[in-house]
Amino acid sequence: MENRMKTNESVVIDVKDLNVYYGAFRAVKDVSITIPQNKITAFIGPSGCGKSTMLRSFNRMNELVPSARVHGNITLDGVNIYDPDIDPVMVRRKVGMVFQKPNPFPKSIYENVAWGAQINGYKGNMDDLVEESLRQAALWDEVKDKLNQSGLSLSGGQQQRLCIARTIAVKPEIILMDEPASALDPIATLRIEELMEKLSEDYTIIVVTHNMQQAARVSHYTAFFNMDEDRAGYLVEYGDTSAMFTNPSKKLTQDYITGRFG
Ligand SMILES: Nc1ncnc2c1ncn2[C@@H]1O[C@H](COP(=O)(O)OP(=O)(O)OP(=O)(O)O)[C@@H](O)[C@H]1O
Repeated sequence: MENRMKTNESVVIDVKDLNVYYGAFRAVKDVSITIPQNKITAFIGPSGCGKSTMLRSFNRMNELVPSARVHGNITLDGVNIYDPDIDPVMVRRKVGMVFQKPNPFPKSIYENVAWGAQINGYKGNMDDLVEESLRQAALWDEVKDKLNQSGLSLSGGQQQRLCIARTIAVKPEIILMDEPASALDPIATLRIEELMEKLSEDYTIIVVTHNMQQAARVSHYTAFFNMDEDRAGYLVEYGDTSAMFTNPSKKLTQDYITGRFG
């Protein structure tokens, strides 16, 4: 597989020969990819081709699935995250995740943001951290007068930005987003996309999306995955988003992005 990351960019995640199994079923097949720092990389491809599985292997979330096995090598800043000496909790602190359906805790807005930092024994000023995280998540102005209200009282789009604030509050390096806007209306979706662009100044973002326009709008790089009859997902093409959307190097990519299958 040709690797088309630009040479002047630093690699933050380096994946080599990744295979992920659920029991005997192989969901991800021989994927090698490098993820650039402080960029947005979109994972696209038909349903079931292993995009979420890939994402979850970047913060060892697959380990929470009893049948899942991960083979291959994934380094984060040069460190093998599957090394037996590495604590998965530490990996998840560095690699945060935002899910498809906003999932705030049934607690106050303030507590939602403070939660992770509290668990990690954060010693700084919690009020400042909460404000800074909510500002970074473009939610502060909407909630600053009701921090004690339940996170569940917010709209879907606000809840998703609250989940992003919660993720940011533990100062990760990478934010994984699994279809973060698919449960939201077009306006809330645009706000999340604008926010992602802003966040990419400080964080590396990997986003799974089914929305081609969204991938084209927000991401700097796009990885297109597909699967054959064995249903094991493999990487077809990876490179600069605008190049891929205007001039894909494979016909399969062209067919997918123009909606001919998937
Ligand atoms: N916990 C699990 N146990 C067994 N099989 C699973 C599990 N999670 C996912 N799979 C299977 O692994 C394959 C890849 O699933 P995954 O959710 O990673 O794909 P995806 O590309 O993200 O799909 P979608 O776009 O529909 O979300 C599918 O065949 C799915 O059925």
